[in-house]
Amino acid sequence: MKVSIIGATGYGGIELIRLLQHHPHMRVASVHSSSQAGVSLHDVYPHMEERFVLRDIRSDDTEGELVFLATPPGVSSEWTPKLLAAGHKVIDLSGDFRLRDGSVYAKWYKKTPPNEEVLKQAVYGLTEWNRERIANASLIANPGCYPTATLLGLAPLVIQKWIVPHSVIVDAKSGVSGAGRGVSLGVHFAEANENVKIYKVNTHQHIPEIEQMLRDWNEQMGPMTFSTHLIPMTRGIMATIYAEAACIVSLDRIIELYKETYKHCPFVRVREAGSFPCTKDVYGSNYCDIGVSYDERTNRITVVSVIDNLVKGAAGQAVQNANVMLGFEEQTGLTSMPMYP
Ligand SMILES: NC(=O)C1=CN([C@@H]2O[C@H](COP(=O)(O)OP(=O)(O)OC[C@H]3O[C@@H](n4cnc5c(N)ncnc54)[C@H](OP(=O)(O)O)[C@@H]3O)[C@@H](O)[C@H]2O)C=CC1
Ligand SMILES: CC(=O)N[C@@H](CCC(=O)OP(=O)(O)O)C(=O)O
Repeated sequence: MKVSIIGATGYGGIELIRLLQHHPHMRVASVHSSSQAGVSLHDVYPHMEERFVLRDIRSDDTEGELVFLATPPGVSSEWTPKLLAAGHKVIDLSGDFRLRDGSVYAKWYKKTPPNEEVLKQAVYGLTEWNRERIANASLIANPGCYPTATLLGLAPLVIQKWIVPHSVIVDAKSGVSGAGRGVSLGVHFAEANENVKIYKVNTHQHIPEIEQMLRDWNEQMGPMTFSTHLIPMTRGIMATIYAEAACIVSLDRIIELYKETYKHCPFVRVREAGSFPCTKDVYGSNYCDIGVSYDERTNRITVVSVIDNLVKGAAGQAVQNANVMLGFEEQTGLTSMPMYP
């Protein structure tokens, strides 16, 4: 199966190429750029093969039956209708099609929302929770990196109604590749190195995306507090989640619930009591590792969820969704172990 990548010069784009290199059923047939058509990707990234020559973005020149859009917000709302009309399937890595209500998108992304009819076709691609709809979709909205870690960490407790709906606090940290390749003051070496910064306090665009899914699982779920921090590392997200227990629980029961919930999810690994994952445990891989604790003194549950933002948080989950959408084994091309150390 031929696939195309639009936004191939970005971090999400080259991660897709890396992951698809050994995929037995998908081949990258064309790569597209809005600014460097005619240039070899090898000239942009010397570590890449020479065979990838960037083309313009045109719906009639994307060779792949499936097109991945790894572009900034606002771009895929323009291209997706044209690609769908030309008969392509689309997986969008940006936030354009994740929020069902266009006015919510306009508020949090400060951009014009996509066409309503096209938006209705989009299926939210948190693979573990939407396999059936993904299998029948033509347009997948690949989740954001923070929402992937947060939602996989919260799902069992929210669905079972084991936590007080308004008590959720998420404290999340990301490496700088989460901000993409574009240079900006915030990710400048001298600003990010040996520093930890909180950013987008109570205004992060992933807040409505997370709350939308939490309410789908349990309509009583209310707003949550969500804080994001930039950490001086390249890849990785850790979401530390706190919530008040709504019923009498024990740590053993909570871990049993997580293991049971994710027993058919090859990329979600649940730790035993007392063990917590760190970002290096998933580096370069499609895993989401989860550790849980329960504090009887405060009646609070703590969940720690880690992913590689460029893999499970972006390109890896996109390939996982493509596998489900195209009828391949979900793990195909994604089974490599994390890189350690
Ligand atoms: N980085 C991450 O960890 C994650 C990113 N995402 C989302 O995935 C998308 C891609 O992210 P990422 O790869 O990190 O970003 P990058 O900034 O690294 O790359 C984005 C690419 O988009 C292309 N682009 C820029 N403007 C336009 C335009 N107007 N029209 C068409 N293409 C354009 C650029 O390539 P060119 O100039 O060659 O066209 C650029 O290389 C974003 O929406 C991001 O929010 C989602 C989850 C995690
Ligand atoms: C470290 C860092 O800056 N991360 C980015 C993640 C962006 C992202 O994934 O944005 P979309 O919603 O468009 O997908 C952020 O926090 O905004």
